[in-house]
Amino acid sequence: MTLATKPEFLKDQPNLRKVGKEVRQRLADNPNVWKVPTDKAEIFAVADFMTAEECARMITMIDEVARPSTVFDLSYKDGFRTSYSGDVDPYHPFVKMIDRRLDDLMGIEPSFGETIQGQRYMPGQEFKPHHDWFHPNTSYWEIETSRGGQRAWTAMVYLNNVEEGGSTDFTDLGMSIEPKQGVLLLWNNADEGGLPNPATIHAGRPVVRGVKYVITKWYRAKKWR
Ligand SMILES: O=C(O)CCC(=O)C(=O)O
Ligand SMILES: [Fe+2]
Repeated sequence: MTLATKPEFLKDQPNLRKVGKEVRQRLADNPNVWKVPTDKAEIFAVADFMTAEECARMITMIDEVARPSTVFDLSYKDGFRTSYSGDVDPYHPFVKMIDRRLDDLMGIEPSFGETIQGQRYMPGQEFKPHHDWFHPNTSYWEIETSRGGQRAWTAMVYLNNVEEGGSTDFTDLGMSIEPKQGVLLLWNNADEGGLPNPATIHAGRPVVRGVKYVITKWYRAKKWR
């Protein structure tokens, strides 16, 4: 049995299929959305999603909340995700504006969206190859899938240009995306049939020179809050 057909994945399959279809149609109608040419995963980009001023403002907010990042099953010292991260205040009017802009572009029910997370990578820091979807038989599976279900879409905005390094690499697809200020990157973590898509495996490569800031918002298969 391949990873993507685990029985635990069947529960959210209809929800993932539905959210996938809704967002796919919404994005197809938007001339500002560019589809990355691959048929193994649904990945999209939008230039100038945030202005330089908005990016700078968000960076300041990230610096205020950033702590060593964790991944659900791992702690910072495992070296899997060595960036610093934190949730920016979801009630701040500026954050709410960006949140709404994302929800509107995606056409997803706002209650499906997690809180926006900010992330900062200093030289040498990285996020090793991973899937954003939840894996069964982990310490977090029960709790996370009982509130909101599986992760459906990922939305990530690059807040600055990085001098060297820090690309987002889709390692199975042989694709490397350089950070560019204001660019929104979106991908469906599931396939069209509603199963987690192994081909979405990706990494935040180590920053070599400069600093890298991003915000990430994950959307679930159903209501998260
Ligand atoms: O920083 C990146 O380029 C990737 C970040 C990422 O994969 C995540 O936050 O889930
Ligand atoms: Fe990720």
